[in-house]
Amino acid sequence: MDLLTVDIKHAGYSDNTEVIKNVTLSLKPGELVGLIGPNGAGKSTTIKGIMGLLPVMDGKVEFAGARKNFAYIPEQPVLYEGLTLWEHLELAAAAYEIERKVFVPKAEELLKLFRLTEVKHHLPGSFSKGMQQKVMLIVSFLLEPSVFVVDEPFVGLDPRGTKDFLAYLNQARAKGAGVLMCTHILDTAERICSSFVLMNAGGVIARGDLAEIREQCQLPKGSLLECFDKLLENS
Ligand SMILES: Nc1ncnc2c1ncn2[C@@H]1O[C@H](COP(=O)(O)OP(=O)(O)OP(=O)(O)O)[C@@H](O)[C@H]1O
Repeated sequence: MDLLTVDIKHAGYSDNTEVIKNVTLSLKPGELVGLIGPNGAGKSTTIKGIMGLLPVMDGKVEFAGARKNFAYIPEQPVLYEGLTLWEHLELAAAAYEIERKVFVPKAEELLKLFRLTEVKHHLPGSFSKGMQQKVMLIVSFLLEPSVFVVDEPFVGLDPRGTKDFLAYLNQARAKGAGVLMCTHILDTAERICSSFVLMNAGGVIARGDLAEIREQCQLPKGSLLECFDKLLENS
């Protein structure tokens, strides 16, 4: 069973410009699919299409189960100015009807994991970018979605934050969640993703696990970066 199936025929921001075309992908429980490609390839546009945020969209996006089973973690944190970190978590719990006796211990555990317990009553507006990103991660983990859509998580996080984030994400995958992740950090992507969708100029130019990608570009021992370079040269 697929948690998410995407079949975008074409989509964009206005009627006369087509930004992405023929983008298909699917996500199964436990999978971590890396959406990769150079600047301007159409990765964020694809993510916006999946979330129903594009003005022009011809295609289909299907989530298994309820809509609330899906968490989007944007690259730029989106926070409410007047709310403390703890109030952000309370708001998420209320919006998603998480019982208090489930919410409180889970929120405390996540704050501890991401080392934000001491600042839980502070306003996230005063936090560093990485700390703000951690607030977004905590909110999404709190919701226990079956699909995570994550946009470039590695740029703001410090190495320990990255490690903790990936460990927690793997726990969620072990419980059956699927992850679609957009990133430019290809050595990390190579290590953690179960498969890849490589985009260029608005379309998909290669897909599969590393072995399949290597076969497609005929670099049997190539790194993801080397394969990516060769596929881009030939596309
Ligand atoms: N809001 C917008 N309105 C019009 N065109 C846009 C908008 N956002 C992006 N585009 C265009 O869509 C194309 C794809 O951009 P997109 O942001 O999807 O690329 P990306 O692969 O996510 O790139 P990056 O790695 O730089 O984030 C680009 O040509 C860009 O100029």
